[in-house]
Amino acid sequence: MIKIGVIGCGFIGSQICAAVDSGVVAAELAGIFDFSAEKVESVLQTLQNSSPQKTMPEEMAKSCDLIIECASQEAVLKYAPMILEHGKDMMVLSAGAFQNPDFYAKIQKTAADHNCKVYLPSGAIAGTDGLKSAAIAGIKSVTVTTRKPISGLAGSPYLAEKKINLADITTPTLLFEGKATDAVVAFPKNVNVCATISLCGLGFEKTVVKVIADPTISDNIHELEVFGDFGHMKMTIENKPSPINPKTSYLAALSAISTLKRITDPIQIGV
Ligand SMILES: NC(=O)C1=CN([C@@H]2O[C@H](COP(=O)(O)OP(=O)(O)OC[C@H]3O[C@@H](n4cnc5c(N)ncnc54)[C@H](O)[C@@H]3O)[C@@H](O)[C@H]2O)C=CC1
Ligand SMILES: O=C([O-])CC(=O)C(=O)O
Repeated sequence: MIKIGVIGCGFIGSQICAAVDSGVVAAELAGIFDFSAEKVESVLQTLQNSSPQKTMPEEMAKSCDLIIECASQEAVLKYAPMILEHGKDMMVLSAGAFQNPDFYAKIQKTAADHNCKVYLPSGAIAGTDGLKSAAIAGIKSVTVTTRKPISGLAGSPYLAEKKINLADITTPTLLFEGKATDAVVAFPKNVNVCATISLCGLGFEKTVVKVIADPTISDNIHELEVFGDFGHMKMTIENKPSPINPKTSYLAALSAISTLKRITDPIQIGV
């Protein structure tokens, strides 16, 4: 059984730990870490069958086979190179960290040099399967439109920079339209989906992102539109937000668990 370590004990981390603990995924939960000791304790209290070590990522990189980042883009920048240098596989949820081409190239090289893998779940969006296939023949345009309730956008750096007060927004309002490169910096906890879509398709510089604050909805809605030699793809997903972190959709945690199942299952389905 593979030994997994989890960095980040918030919504996604706690769901992953619960899935491993309950046997949904055939793996051993060997280590957990969060810079909030309280978050670590709250996850530990929910576990019935697992006794992971409370451990720093540097220790996890020695004792675990696969380390899952579900913390923040900063955590990816800080820990991913070190983990891969230990020859250990990683799963990354905060995919926006890869918008820096030098960092992405470094991760690709380190993983290749140490014969290990970096898994990016599809997260809170659907359509990565079709997009990856379409990209083989050539894609002309990719647009991701993210529409979130006001509570899901609070605290984004872009709002402070542009002096936007979310309390003033009473109708659906386009806050941002631009490149994925800039979107993941402006909304680091909201549009990791567009980072994943960029990596599947046209890249960060050519993927267009729109972020809409919508006080009339309660779901996190992502729309993906792709034109290419394959034809035209349009996908809309209406995600239930996590009850403990409204920025994050429930599907994001499920996609991490599903990716873990794919890694551990002998039969592989889908692209
Ligand atoms: N790829 C995708 O489609 C999606 C990605 N995400 C991203 O996944 C990550 C996790 O999401 P949630 O569990 O909802 O977040 P959360 O806010 O509920 O939990 C994150 C946890 O990580 C901890 N943390 C943050 N930075 C850390 C660091 N440098 N070292 C150690 N601990 C750290 C925090 O204390 C917190 O307990 C976030 O970056 C989020 O933006 C979320 C939804 C979709
Ligand atoms: O969970 C979502 O709906 C999307 C999200 O926060 C992200 O991509 O970072």
